Amino acid sequence: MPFITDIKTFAALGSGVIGSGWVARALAHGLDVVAWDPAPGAEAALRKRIANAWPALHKQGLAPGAAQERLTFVATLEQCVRDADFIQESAPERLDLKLDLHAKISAAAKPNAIIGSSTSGLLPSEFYESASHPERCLVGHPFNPVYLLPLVEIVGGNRTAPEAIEAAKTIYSALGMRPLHVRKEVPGFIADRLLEALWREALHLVNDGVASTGEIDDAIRFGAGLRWSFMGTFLTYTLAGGDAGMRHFMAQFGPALKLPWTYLPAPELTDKLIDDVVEGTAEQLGERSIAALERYRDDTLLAVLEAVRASKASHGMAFGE
Ligand SMILES: NC(=O)C1=CN([C@@H]2O[C@H](COP(=O)(O)OP(=O)(O)OC[C@H]3O[C@@H](n4cnc5c(N)ncnc54)[C@H](O)[C@@H]3O)[C@@H](O)[C@H]2O)C=CC1
Ligand SMILES: C[N+](C)(C)CC(=O)CC(=O)[O-]
Repeated sequence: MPFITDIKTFAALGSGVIGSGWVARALAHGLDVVAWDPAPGAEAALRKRIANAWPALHKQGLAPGAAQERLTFVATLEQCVRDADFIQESAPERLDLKLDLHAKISAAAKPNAIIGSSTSGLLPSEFYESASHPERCLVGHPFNPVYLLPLVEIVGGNRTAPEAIEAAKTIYSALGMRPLHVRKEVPGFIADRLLEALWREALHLVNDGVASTGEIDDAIRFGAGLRWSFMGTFLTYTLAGGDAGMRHFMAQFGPALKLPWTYLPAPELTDKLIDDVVEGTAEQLGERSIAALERYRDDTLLAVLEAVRASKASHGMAFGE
């Protein structure tokens, strides 16, 4: 039986930060969405998050028929998945919880519906161990805000069918995303390995009293962060080598890799470090609410995405290149 790739009904399990982002993306693409989350008050919180995201989605362009009213919130996991053409799980990042949850989801779902997990770095071979029809089970790791950022890392486990990876690429692309198949199943996949290295060093800088959280964020957003939106580290450093390119760059800056610039182990999360980070970021937030900052982030992201799209087009490149 072929995997379902023509999606009409999208099931979302877990409707926190990431689950609600998936719901918003699926609704904006004109799908019917069924959601379930066991927390009290989850439905109201989900609808509030979607309403906060909707102006940005509206600016970006809604698919015909897209409407917040096409979300149904149900009372059980089984009701959520039984008629779904595609399922995305975004429950808390705990192996025991995901193992149990995926055994139940896969038993209740159509056997040929692809099941994706939003996990940031757990291994699919482990948390899909008790799943029914594990050949359709995989990771679809998104980035926050899920309704605007295109990247989704697709990771298969040791029993995932190659056809399921292809089906997931089709489904996520139809949702306006840029799938990246992570060919080896490794913890943290590709992007979170990179993000974690940056995050670890940022925490060390705070811990060592080198810089405040705001100063570290400035070091990112006025420098490398701007170029990262359209050019990755490898190509950027090729240009940094001048006309001689990457070989010259490696010769010039390679030795610095051996200097003690960075720490490999993470710092101890002492109460003082946690307080410093929380107080530093509270100062950065100022009087603004999280929802207001999300709308600022969304508008700015839309502007960046549009600028990148237009610039690429003027150089004869597609957005996904
Ligand atoms: N927050 C982030 O930046 C990102 C998180 N992720 C991944 O997404 C997943 C969800 O993370 P968040 O949305 O950040 O967490 P969250 O804490 O915002 O939301 C988790 C939701 O799951 C619900 N939940 C609790 N038990 C459940 C169960 N048994 N079944 C279904 N739902 C249940 C909770 O009530 C809550 O609403 C995790 O696997 C995480 O690693 C992926 C990309 C980015
Ligand atoms: C912090 N995090 C590991 C949950 C981050 C992600 O998984 C991706 C993101 O959105 O930065």
